[in-house]
Amino acid sequence: MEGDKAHQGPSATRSSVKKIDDNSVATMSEDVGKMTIQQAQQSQDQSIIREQIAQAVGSESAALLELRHSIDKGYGLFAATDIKRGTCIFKEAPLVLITHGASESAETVFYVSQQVSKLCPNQRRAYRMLHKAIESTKSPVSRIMYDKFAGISSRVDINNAGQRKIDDFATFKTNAFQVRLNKGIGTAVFLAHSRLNHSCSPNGHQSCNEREGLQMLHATRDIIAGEEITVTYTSLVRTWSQRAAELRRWGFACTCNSCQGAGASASKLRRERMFDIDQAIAFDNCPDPMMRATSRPKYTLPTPIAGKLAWVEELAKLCGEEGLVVDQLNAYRECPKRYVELGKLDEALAFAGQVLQLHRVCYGNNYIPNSGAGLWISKLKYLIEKQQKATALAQGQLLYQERLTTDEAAHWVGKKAWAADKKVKKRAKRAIKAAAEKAGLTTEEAETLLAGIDTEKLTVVAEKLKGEGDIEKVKSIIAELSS
Ligand SMILES: C[S@@+](CC[C@H](N)C(=O)[O-])C[C@H]1O[C@@H](n2cnc3c(N)ncnc32)[C@H](O)[C@@H]1O
Repeated sequence: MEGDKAHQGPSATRSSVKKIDDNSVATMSEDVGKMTIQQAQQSQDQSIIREQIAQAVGSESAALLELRHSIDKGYGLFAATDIKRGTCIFKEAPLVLITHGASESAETVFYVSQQVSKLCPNQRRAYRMLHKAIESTKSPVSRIMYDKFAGISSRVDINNAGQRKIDDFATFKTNAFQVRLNKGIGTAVFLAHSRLNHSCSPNGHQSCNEREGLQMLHATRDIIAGEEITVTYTSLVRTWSQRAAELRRWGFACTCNSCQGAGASASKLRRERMFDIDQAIAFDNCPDPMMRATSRPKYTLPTPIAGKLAWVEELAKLCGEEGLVVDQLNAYRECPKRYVELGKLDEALAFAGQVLQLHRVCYGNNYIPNSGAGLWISKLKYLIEKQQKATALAQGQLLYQERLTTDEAAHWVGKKAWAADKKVKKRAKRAIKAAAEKAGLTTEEAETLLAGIDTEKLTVVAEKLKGEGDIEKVKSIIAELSS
C-alpha cells in the first residue's frame, strides 16, 4: 500500500503537468502556494490559541492539555497525561462577560462588541479565532444588523465594523454559557472552556466557583492520555431526539457512543426512562399549584414515600449505568430527605454521604456550594444522635420500669412470707405458753420462759412440748432447746 501511494503520487503529478497548458500550471502552483500559506497560517493560529489557553489556565493545568483537531469536530482538548477522576483539570476567568442578560437583541450585540473591544490585541485575536457555529451567524438579530450594514455599502469601513460586531456576537452565541457570580448571573466566554467539544456521555464537568469567580472543569471519570476531554452542551437526562434537537443550535449531530455507538439502542431506552422519572420528580417537587395543574408529566411518582424512593433510586442506578455522574449526584440528592420522611435516618445519612462524595468529584474538595450536602450530613448526624439518645432514654425507662415491677413483686412475696412466718411463730408461742401452764407454771413464769426462747426455735420447742404434762420435763426441754 505504501509503495502504491509513493508510486502514484509524484509521478502522476509530473505527467499531468506535461499535458496541461501554462495557465493551468500557474493555477496549480498558486494552489500549492495557497496550501502552504494556509498551513502556515493554521499552525500560527494553533500556537496563538495554545499560548492563550496556557495563559488562561496556568502552566500546571496547561501541562494536562493538548489542543488538536478532533475528527469532524474542529478543535478539541485532549488529555496530555492520565487524569484521575475528581481532578480539577483547569479553572479559568472569563474572557468576555455580560452581566446585562444576554437576550438576542441589538443591545446584547453592542455589549459583546464593547467587551471585545476592551481586550488586549492578543486576547482579541484569540477570541476572534474561536469557533462560530453557522447557526449562530443566522440568528434574527444578526440578519437584521447585517441587512442594515449591508445597505451602507459605500461606507466600507462602517460596513466592516458592522460585520465584525455580527461575527463577535456569533462567536459569543456559540461559546458563551451562563455563570453564577457573587452578585447574580452573567453570560461569559472562556478561552479554554470554548475548545471543549460535546459528548452525551462526557468525562468532564463544568461548574462555576462563585467565590473565586472562575469556571472549573473536573474529570468525572479517569481519563487516559490521548483521550478527548468532553463536556455536555445540553441536559443529558433527555431522550435522544430532544438532545439532537438542542444540539442543532451548534450545527452538529452527536456521534458519541450513546448516540451512535454499539450500545446506542440500550442507551436510548435508558434515557427515555430517565427522562420520565426526572419529569415525575420535578412535578413531585413543584410547589406551584398552577404549574402542577397545567403541566402534568407522562408519569407521576407513587404517593407512598417508599414508592417514590424506588423511582428515585432507579434513576440514580440508570445514571450510573450511563456514566452520568452529575445526574446521578442530582438523583442521590433526592434520597436523604425522602428517607428522613420515612424516619430512616441511617439510610438518609448513607445517601447524604454518597452525595458528598460525588459532589467532590464534580465540584472539587474545597468548594461545596449551597447544595447542602455537608449541611445535610451534619443535620442528620445531629438527628441520629438525638434519636439514639431518645432510644437510649426510652430503653433506660423501660428497664427501670421492669426493675420496679420486679422489685415490687419481690417485695410483695417477701411481705407475704413474713406475715406467714409471723402467724406460725404466734401459733407456736401460744402452744408453748399453753403447754407450760398445763404443766403447772404460772402465766408470768410461762411468759418469762417464752421470752428466753430464740424466735427461730419457737416452732421446734412447740413441737417438742406437744402433749407434755410434766413441769420439770417442760422446763428442761425449754432450757435445752432455747440455748
Ligand atoms: C464551543 S465550540 C467547541 C470547540 C470547537 N470544536 C472549536 O474548534 O473551537 C462548539 C462547536 O464545536 C463543534 N462540536 C462540538 N462538539 C461536537 C461534536 N460532538 N460533534 C461534532 N462537532 C462538535 C461544533 O461545531 C460546535 O458548534
